[in-house]
Amino acid sequence: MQIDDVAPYLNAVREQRPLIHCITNDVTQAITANALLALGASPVMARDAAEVEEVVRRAAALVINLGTPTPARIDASVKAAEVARALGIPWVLDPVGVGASALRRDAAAALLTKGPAVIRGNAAEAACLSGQTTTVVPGVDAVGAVPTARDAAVDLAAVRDSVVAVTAARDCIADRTRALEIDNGVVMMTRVTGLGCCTTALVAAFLAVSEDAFGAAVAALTIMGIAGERAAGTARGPGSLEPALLDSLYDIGPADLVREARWHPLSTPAAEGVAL
Ligand SMILES: Nc1ncnc2c1ncn2[C@@H]1O[C@H](COP(=O)(O)OP(=O)(O)OP(=O)(O)O)[C@@H](O)[C@H]1O
Ligand SMILES: Cc1ncsc1CCO
Ligand SMILES: [Mg+2]
Repeated sequence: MQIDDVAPYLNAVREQRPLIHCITNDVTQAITANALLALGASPVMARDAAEVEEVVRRAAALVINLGTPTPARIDASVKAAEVARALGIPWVLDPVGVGASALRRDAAAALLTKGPAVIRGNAAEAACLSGQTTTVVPGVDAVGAVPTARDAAVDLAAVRDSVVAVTAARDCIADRTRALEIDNGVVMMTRVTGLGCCTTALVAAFLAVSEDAFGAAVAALTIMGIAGERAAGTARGPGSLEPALLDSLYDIGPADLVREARWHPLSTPAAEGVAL
C-alpha cells in the first residue's frame, strides 16, 4: 500500500459527504461531529433504540463508541450493528475504557460478534480485547505498562476478523497479514479529550467511500496525526490545539498527505515476506 492509494479518499469524502451515524459518548459528541464536518463528512448522532434502526439504514457508515455506556445504549448499539451488518453498511467499534468495568467488557464482547470492519482503540483497550487481563485499565486513557501499539494491534488482529487500528506515539494498523506503523501526531493530542473518538469517526468516514477497511483506517490515522502536527505549530496548549486541529482537518489536502505522512510498513509474524 502506498500513500497515493489512500490520499484520494480525502476528495471522495468531500465530494460524497457521506452520512456517518455515530452512537457515541456524552463527553465527545460535539468534537466528534465537528471533526467529521471539518473533514467534509456529514454526522448524525442518534443513540436511542427507538430510532437507531431507521437512522443506520440511511447512513454510509456507523460508529459505535463505548465511552459512556448504559444498558439501554448498549442494546441500541447491538441493534444498530445488526442492521448495519445485514445491510452491508460498514461499522467501526471504539471500545473506550473497555477494561474499566464488566459492563464495557460484556458490551464489547457482544458487539464483536456483529462484525465490525475496524476496531480502533488505544493500546490498553486493544490489549484488553485480546484477553490480556493483566493489563490494568483504570479509566479511558492508556496509562502505565501498556504494550506498544504494534504488539496490541498485531495480537488483536490475529484473533479477530477485523482490521485493528491502535493509536499511540506510533500508531499501528494491522489485519491478519499486514501491518503498518504511522509516526505522525504530537503528544499534546493526549491532553485534549476525544481525539481518539474523532480518529474513530474519521475511520468511518473513509469506510464510507472505500471498500478497503485497511486503507480507510490508514487514511484516518495518517490524517489525524498530520492535522495534530499542523495544529501544534500554532497552539499555545491543549485549549488552542482543539480548534486549530479542526482547522487543519478542514485545510488538509491529498498532496499534504503525500508530503507529510511518515509510514513504516512492518512484516507480521503471520505474513513474513508478504508485501503491503
Ligand atoms: N504519545 C503520543 N505522541 C504523539 N501522538 C500521540 C501520542 N499518543 C496519542 N497520539 C495521537 O493522538 C491521537 C488520539 O489517540 P489516543 O491514543 O490519545 O486516543 P484515545 O486514548 O482513544 O483518546 P480519547 O479516548 O480521548 O478519544 C492519535 O492521532 C494518536 O496518534
Ligand atoms: C473521558 C471520557 N470518559 C468517558 S468517554 C471519555 C472521552 C474519551 O474517550
Ligand atoms: Mg479512546
